[in-house]
Amino acid sequence: MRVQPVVIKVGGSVLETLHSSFFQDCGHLLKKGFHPVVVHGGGPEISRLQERLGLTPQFCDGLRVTDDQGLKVAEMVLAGSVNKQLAAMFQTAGFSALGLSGVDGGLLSVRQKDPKLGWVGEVSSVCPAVLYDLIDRGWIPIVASLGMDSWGQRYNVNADSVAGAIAQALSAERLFMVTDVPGIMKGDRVLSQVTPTEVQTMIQKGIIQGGMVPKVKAALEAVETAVHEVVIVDGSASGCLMNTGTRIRKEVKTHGLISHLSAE
Ligand SMILES: Nc1ncnc2c1ncn2[C@@H]1O[C@H](COP(=O)(O)OP(=O)(O)O)[C@@H](O)[C@H]1O
Ligand SMILES: CC(=O)N[C@@H](CCC(=O)OP(=O)(O)O)C(=O)O
Repeated sequence: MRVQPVVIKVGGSVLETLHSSFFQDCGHLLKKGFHPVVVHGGGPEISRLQERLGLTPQFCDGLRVTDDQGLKVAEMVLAGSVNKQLAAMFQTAGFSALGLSGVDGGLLSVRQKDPKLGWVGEVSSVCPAVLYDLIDRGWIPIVASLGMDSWGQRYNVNADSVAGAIAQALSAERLFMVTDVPGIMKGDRVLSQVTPTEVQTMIQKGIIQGGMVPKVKAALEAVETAVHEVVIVDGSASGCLMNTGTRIRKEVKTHGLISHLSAE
């Protein structure tokens, strides 16, 4: 029987402070029959390199406006330094990890999201066979959030949306969003569980903003399909893949009442 894929998105915000227990947690998941597929970002590092090169990072609705030079920098950071850093960390922790980007093997087919954003893509389809081939051979795929259209143009893609699309394509049991906060915060309180309706309200009220918006939007899309739950966790905390953070699950309506789908 094939193992169950679990998608783990590692945000650029937490790369430098990732807790060493993160890798033990990945080991526990593997032992339980859940195979990690890692997707990573690297937003802060792209901005740092742009600034060192005299370029000014520019965002529109949380997405980086990406011209020719911006795309080169995004590729250098995402498919280069960050992807290799994470692959090396997994290898050092004793795993067989293989770094690739969404361009490689035709993993991510994308289209231009909006001409005013430049080379920013949105995922139109995922080729899961690339990931299944790696999983079946025991590799942990480490995926950089880049993609390509049918004419061979490469694009910079938001890593949260890539993680959501891959989790959907693999019908992953769970999608972890590993970031630099303990979950969705309301004031100084961490919400342990939220419904898609509550998430929409919090976006409208501005309680959820900035980098948390693409995360929850990707989460909502994922739980609407085959993904059982999305969990937002703090990667700098011990045991982050074990029972902490904010869970987002699909809600079901029963006689006018909304309750969480629970498969546990
Ligand atoms: N309600 C909220 N709860 C938690 N974090 C929030 C909320 N609203 C906005 N944020 C911001 O979202 C950030 C995480 O998104 P981002 O910086 O893009 O991280 P990553 O690089 O991990 O994708 C947090 O550091 C926080 O500043
Ligand atoms: C189009 C777009 O905005 N792409 C992102 C890709 C990296 C990313 O998503 O990194 P985080 O997960 O650290 O936010 C960017 O250029 O920052």
